[in-house]
Amino acid sequence: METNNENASMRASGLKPPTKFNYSPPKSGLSEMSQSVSNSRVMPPPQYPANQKHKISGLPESVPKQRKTLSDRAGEPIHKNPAAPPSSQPVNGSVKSLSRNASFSSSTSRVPSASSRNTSTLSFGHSVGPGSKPPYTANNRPRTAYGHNRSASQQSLSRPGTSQDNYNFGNDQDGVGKRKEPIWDPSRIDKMEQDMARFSELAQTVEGAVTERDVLRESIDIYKSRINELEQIKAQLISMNSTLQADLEDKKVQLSASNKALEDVRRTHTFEVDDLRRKHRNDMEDVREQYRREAEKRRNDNDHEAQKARKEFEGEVGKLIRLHKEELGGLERRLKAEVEEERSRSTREVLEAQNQFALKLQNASLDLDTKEREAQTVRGELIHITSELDREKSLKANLQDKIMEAAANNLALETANRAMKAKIDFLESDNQAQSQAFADLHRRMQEAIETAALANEKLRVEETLRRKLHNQVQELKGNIRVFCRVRPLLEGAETEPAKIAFPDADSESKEVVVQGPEQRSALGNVTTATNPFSFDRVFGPASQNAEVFEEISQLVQSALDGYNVCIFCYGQTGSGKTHTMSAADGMIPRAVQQIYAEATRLEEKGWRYNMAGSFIEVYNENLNDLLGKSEDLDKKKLEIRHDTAKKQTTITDVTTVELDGPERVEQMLKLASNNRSVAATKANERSSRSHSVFILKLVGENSITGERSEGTLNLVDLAGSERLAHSQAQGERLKETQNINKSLSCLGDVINALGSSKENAHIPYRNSKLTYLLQYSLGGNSKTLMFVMVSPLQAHLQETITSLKFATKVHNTHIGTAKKQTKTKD
Ligand SMILES: Nc1ncnc2c1ncn2[C@@H]1O[C@H](COP(=O)(O)OP(=O)(O)OP(=O)(O)O)[C@@H](O)[C@H]1O
Repeated sequence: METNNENASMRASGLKPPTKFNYSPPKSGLSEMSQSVSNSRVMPPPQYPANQKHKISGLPESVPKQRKTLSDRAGEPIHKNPAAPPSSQPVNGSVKSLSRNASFSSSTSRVPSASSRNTSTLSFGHSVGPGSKPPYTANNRPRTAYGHNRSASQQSLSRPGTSQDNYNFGNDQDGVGKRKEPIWDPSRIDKMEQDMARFSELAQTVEGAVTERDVLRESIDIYKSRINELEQIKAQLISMNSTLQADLEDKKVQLSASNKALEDVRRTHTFEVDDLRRKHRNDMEDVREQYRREAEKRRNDNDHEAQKARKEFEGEVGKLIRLHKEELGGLERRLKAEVEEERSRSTREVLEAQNQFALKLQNASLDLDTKEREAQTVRGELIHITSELDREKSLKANLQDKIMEAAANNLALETANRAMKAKIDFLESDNQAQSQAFADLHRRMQEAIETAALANEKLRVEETLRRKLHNQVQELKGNIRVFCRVRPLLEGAETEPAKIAFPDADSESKEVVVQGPEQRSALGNVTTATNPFSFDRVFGPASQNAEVFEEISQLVQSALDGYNVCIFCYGQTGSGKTHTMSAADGMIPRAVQQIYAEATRLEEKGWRYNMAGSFIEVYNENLNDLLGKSEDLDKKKLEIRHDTAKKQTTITDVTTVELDGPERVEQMLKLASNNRSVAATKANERSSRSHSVFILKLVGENSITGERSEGTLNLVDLAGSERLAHSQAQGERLKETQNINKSLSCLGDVINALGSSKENAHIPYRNSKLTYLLQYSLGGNSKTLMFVMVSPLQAHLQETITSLKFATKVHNTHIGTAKKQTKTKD
């Protein structure tokens, strides 16, 4: 009600009603209490120390929010006492001064209880601190919560009636300085005393609250220091974390670097291992080959050595035994003679001595008899005779000594004789041991020879088996095979290459893809066709002749085994035919070397080979002997003869060179090249306009098994295959080109006919000199390999595609199984 009145009065004055209690805490005295009071009214935000402006997360909610306000606490005992004013009753900041001066704030009248309103309306003026009073003017002076001015003298509006009105404290009602005497009501005094007691109680509560606030402040300080510590730890942890993060990053970088290095090392290692493996494989093969040769050589050497040693040893031993026997015989004879002589001499001496003694004894006894008879008569002579007897006795003793000596001599001689005999016996027994050792040696040698013979026999069987298996493999591969070889660009001379790809170069090497020429459609679109080709083997520009020969060496072996083999190079001029066939390391020299080495190896298995070579040129449908005289070229007529029964071809008047060593082929190739260069202004010009056929006849005989084989190896370098329209030839050149085209197309026809499934189909061998010459080397009983040579130049693209198409046709041809030309001796 009072508030309503106040509001009404404010409206009447035209001033705004207060929205907030304006409170200035006193500078001394109960400042904390003032704060609590103001807390209870307006709930200001919690006060933090200046250095702690913001709430620190993680700490409990601010104490002021949780705890009860002082006014609440102050109100607690009042609640206990029903007569006490309500707990929410605000207390003016200067309670202590009020208790001294009995001065009560008019604001107490806001307490809604009627009784309290009555008690609180004692107006002793506003007890704000002396320093806190601002210089208010009549108009701007802030109002109290009740909206009236503090100075009653300036108050123009009538104050609402309160209980104060019942007391007269000298209000300006009746003029200044004139105060009526108060009318003392003893019950009111009691009431005041009760209020005073309540106030002192309140002051105690406030003091308790102050103590509690101090405790709380301390705990706040502890919390603050703890927060500071935690902040420091947090800062340390953050810096440690950032260090660890940096370390982690470094480690990651190091780890990725080491991973990369490890990967590089692993890759390098893999490459090295691959290289080493490849090298090792090559080395192993070399070593194996070397070992095989070495072993064979050793075996041969050992056999020779053993035979030689055995003969020498037998001779030596025989000689020694003979000498020894002779020596022994001589020694024995000499010994026997000596012994005999000695024995007869001593016997003679003993007999002589005995005879003498017997004679002398006889004489002496005769003399003794005579003397004894005469003793009686001649005593004088007795002493003489006795002395004579004594002398004879001593002589006898001497003679006996001599006999003893002779006997001892005889004994010594007999001992010597026995020793000699023992020596002879020993020598004779030694001779026996030697004979025994020799017999052992001989037996072991015989065993070794038998083992070697067995091994040789086994080898021969294995060789036969190898031939059989080898040829089975060859037959399985097909009797006409096509290889493709793309030569490299000639450095410095050639610049525009065609687009040729080798998609499976790392695996099977059977594919070659040629990008065709550009073609413009009616709509003007430019396209290029991709031409893929597939053959038995494709050699790229980096391939070497050695690698190419490795692939054909088995065919060359077949020629040694008695097959007819034909290897020919097809391709346009300059595509690399001559380089492949006749270069110093080309197929012809390598084939001859292989055949020679193989023939030598087979010698120990009983094979003897006769190898004869001839070199033919087919030029303008005429045959020329490239090993003959150069002046005979194009003049001397050579004829082809076929022995249909033996299926053999001979050429009349052709030069045949016995190949007694691999170096012979070099001379043959040189001679052929010289003859061609004499016949043409440029050797390669002639070579590109004619076909050349290197024919090697191989006739082998096995003296052990009685086998015989006849094979022929034909290595053909065809003339350039360029088309007539493309070459734009005229005159002599036109004729040459026509002949070349004819023979090449005949070759195609022959292969085609051979591949046709018709039995006994006509094969047009006779249609060209070349096919006629190769009749028995192309077809049923032969093995054929065609090289299609490819130029890498864009300018030759059209010819390249034509050649590859022709080769594809040949590749798709299946020719019947080859037959070995083997005969057995009757
Ligand atoms: N594989 C190769 N590696 C390096 N050079 C090669 C190769 N093949 C061919 N050549 C070179 O290419 C050139 C032409 O080769 P080559 O004379 O063999 O061709 P060709 O087909 O026999 O020609 P022609 O029909 O005129 O006889 C030669 O200089 C030769 O040395």
